[in-house]
Amino acid sequence: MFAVIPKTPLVSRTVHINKAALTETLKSFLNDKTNRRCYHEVVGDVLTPSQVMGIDHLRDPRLNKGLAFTLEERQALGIHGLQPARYKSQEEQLELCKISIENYQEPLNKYLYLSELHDRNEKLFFRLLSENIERLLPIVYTPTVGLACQRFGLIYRRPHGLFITINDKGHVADVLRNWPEPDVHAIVVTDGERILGLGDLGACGMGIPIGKLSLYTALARVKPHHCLPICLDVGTDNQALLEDPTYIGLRQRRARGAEYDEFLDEFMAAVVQRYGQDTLIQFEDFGNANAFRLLEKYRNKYCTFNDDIQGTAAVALAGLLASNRKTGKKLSDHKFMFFGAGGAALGIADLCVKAMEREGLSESEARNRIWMIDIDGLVTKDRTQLLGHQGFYAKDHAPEKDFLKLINEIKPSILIGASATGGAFTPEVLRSMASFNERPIVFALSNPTAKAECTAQQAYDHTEGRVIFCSGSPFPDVNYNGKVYHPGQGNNAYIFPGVALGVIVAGIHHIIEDYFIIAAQTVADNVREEDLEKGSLYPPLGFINECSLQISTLIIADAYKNGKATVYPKPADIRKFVESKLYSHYYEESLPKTWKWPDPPEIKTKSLTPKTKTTTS
Ligand SMILES: O=C([O-])CC(=O)C(=O)O
Ligand SMILES: [Mg+2]
Repeated sequence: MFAVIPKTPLVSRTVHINKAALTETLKSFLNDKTNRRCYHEVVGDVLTPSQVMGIDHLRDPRLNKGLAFTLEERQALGIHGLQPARYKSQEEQLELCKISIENYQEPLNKYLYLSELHDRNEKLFFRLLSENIERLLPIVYTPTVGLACQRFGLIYRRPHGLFITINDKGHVADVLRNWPEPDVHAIVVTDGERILGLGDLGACGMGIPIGKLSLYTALARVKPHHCLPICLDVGTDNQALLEDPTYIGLRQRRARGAEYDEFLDEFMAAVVQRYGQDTLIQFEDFGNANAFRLLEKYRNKYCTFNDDIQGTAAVALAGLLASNRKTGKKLSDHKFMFFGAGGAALGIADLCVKAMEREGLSESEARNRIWMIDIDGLVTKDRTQLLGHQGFYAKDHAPEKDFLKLINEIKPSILIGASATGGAFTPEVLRSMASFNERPIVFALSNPTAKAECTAQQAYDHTEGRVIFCSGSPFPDVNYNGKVYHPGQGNNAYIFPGVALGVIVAGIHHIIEDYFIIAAQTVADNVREEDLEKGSLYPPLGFINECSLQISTLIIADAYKNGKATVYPKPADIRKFVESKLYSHYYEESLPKTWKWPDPPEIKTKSLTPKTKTTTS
């Protein structure tokens, strides 16, 4: 709810304050434990705003409201005079932000403007972001966040998270203790080895956990101080970065093997030691080999998931479920081909298998419907090295590297790109898909935009406009044969904020695959006929907040049903319970509700009666 800001005159009026009495009032208010507790709840914060006085109040992004401090607040907080006289509501400030951001042409400059706003005024930043998701998501997130990571050494300003390096091995817990927030519930961690489709960016990958956690708050209203971005700096194998004077990470090659594993083990244990065993740890943009291994190793021991494997899988499944409404088919009626056989592809394949099993296929029947191609060609049984679950999808087939030939031979109805190879879906590949499918389904999921396997326009152009398409990064509207299409963004941002919210609120210890199916089905259920009509398999980005609430509510209901929730008593109305835990990006009153001006001091007036002169004569 919007906090009611007391109406105060815009022009300052002189208020006489008895400083000693004011301090006394505040002190006695804060000393009263009941008040303190109730005020903590009102603010939903670990800070008590009225304890931070003077310029520090303006310098703290969590407390700063810009010119929205009332005269009373300015006086009482000791910031009167530190700001111009004008009072500006949050709405007026938002308008100004929108004008300011449009003044920048370059997306990276817009990113820097928003990052600076985040540093200065947290509530304004999150309200701006939440209310303008369509416009601003491409700036704080894919694709601009990729550019920000590539330039991270140049644009780094202030701490937004923790860098823990391999040299901290043995005292990771000490480094974790330096994070000022005592109440963290969610961590997004990367080791920077596979940042989007951009490869090894080492410590510059920190932009990703920061961006993902901004979406926890903007898209699922998780409280910002419950979130902690972490970069595990284990070195980089990116030679250009090692030689780049602006690089901000450890200048050494990546630690691997036992040294790496021990470091990761120590990190996981240190998180639990400081923040408890139900702290959610989201793995993001790890290299394929580590991503799978670590997920298997930790998923039943910690509260963790891998967004690139499981989040991406769920969003792709959501798109496929929605596409069934266009084709009239079931998932199990399809033949799938994956271009790319890494984490994202295998995650999607595994989840599709689960979904097909629910439609009645056996596991092996479902797996047989899925073909995979990677840099070495078709994934076949005779390969000596198979990564993660690749073995499930390996086929009895002669080695074959020719993508187009394989398409023509296998004739898939669904083609999914998760290869980080921009342009891999050539006009020939797309034309071929359209030659044996009435409605070819093509997902170009690699990020950022330049890594997408084809553009939205190409997908329509080379399939006579019959394609059912989505991409991981946003594309502009498509114009085909006089009709305008608005293809949707099959990005895990539809999934991970809602899953995280549910897990955090119910205190779930282990994140099971079912939650991702719930999330996928929920997103698909929110796709409206008009979205499908416009060529989108997803609800508008502006609906993600509602999707997140629904996803979290359904996950929590499932967790209570299956004994996985640890927060008791079970709430009567789960959705209301979730809503009661959400962050508010509206300004709150900065003074305690019961605060009132102290009574003016008693002034002993001097007698105006002139003293009678005594004349001595
Ligand atoms: O960040 C995104 O846009 C989606 C994602 O997880 C990735 O591409 O690694
Ligand atoms: Mg990712």
